[in-house]
Amino acid sequence: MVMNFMKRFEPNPSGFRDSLYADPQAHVGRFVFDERVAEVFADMISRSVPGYATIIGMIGLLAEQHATPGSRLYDLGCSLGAATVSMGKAIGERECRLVAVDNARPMLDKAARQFAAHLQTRVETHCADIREIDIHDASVVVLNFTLQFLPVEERLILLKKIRAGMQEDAVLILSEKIAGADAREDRLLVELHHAFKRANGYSDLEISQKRSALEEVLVPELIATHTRRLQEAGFSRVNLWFQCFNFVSFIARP
Ligand SMILES: Nc1ncnc2c1ncn2[C@@H]1O[C@H](C[S@+](CC[C@H]([NH3+])C(=O)[O-])CC(=O)[O-])[C@@H](O)[C@H]1O
Ligand SMILES: O=C(O)C(=O)Cc1ccccc1
Repeated sequence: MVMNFMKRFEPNPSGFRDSLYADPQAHVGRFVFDERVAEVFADMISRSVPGYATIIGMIGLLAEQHATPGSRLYDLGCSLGAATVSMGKAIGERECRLVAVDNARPMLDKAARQFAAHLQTRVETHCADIREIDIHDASVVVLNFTLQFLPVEERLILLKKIRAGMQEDAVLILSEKIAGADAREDRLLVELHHAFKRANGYSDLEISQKRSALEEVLVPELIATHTRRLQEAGFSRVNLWFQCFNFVSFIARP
C-alpha cells in the first residue's frame, strides 16, 4: 500500500505501465490529459506521487465520517475516479449523491467505467471545467491534486465557491504538490521526489522529460500560501494531515 518498490517489475493489473517519457523527445510538449495518459494514469500516479494510495484510503475514511443523508460529495478533477470509488465504498448504502467532475474526456470516460464496475450507487459525472460547475449541499469536497493545474489567480475564486456550497459540518480535502520554503529546501524536496520516482522504475530521462512537460502546467505553491488562501476563502480550521516530500494534503473546515 505504501510504495511500489516490490511491484516495479510486475505487470500493472489495473492498466498499462507508464513509459510515455521513456524515449528521447526532440521537443517535450506541455503535459495534457489525453488518451495516452488516461491509458497509463493509474500506474503513472501511483509511481509518481508518494502516499497516493494512503491519501485515497483516507478520503474514504473522511467521507464515511462526514457524509450526511441527502448531501453531495464532490470529486473535482476526478481523473479515473479513485477518490470517488473510495468514498462510494465507504458510505455504502447512504442516501448521498456522488459527483465526479473532470474536463478531460478520455479521463472521465474511463472513470465512468470504473464507477460501473466498482460501485452500486450511481455517480453523477460531468465533463466540465470545475470553475463552471454548481456546488451545493456539499458534505465532502475533494480536490486531490487538481488545484495545482488552475492558474494561480483563479484558485481563491474556486475555493470561495466551494466554501459557499458546503454545509457547516462539511470537509474539504485539498492535496497538492508544494514548493519548498526557499531554493535550498525546494531542491531537497525535489531530489527526494526524484529518488522516489527512480526507486519506482523511472529513468533519469523519463524524470527530466516529464518535469519539462509539467513546467507552467502544474504550478506548486508554498504550504503557507495554501493555508492563507484557505482561510481567506472562509475555512476557519485548516490542518495539514499528510506530507511526504513535496506532496501534502490538507483538511479544511468552515
Ligand atoms: N479546470 C479543470 N476542470 C476540471 N478538471 C481539471 C481541470 N484542470 C485539471 N483537471 C483535471 O484534474 C486532474 C488532475 S490529476 C487528479 C487525480 C485524481 N483527483 C485522483 O485522485 O486520482 C492529478 C495529477 O495528474 O497530478 C486531471 O484528470 C485533469 O484533467
Ligand atoms: O510525476 C510527477 O512529477 C508529478 O508531479 C505527479 C504527477 C502525476 C501524474 C500526472 C501529473 C503529475
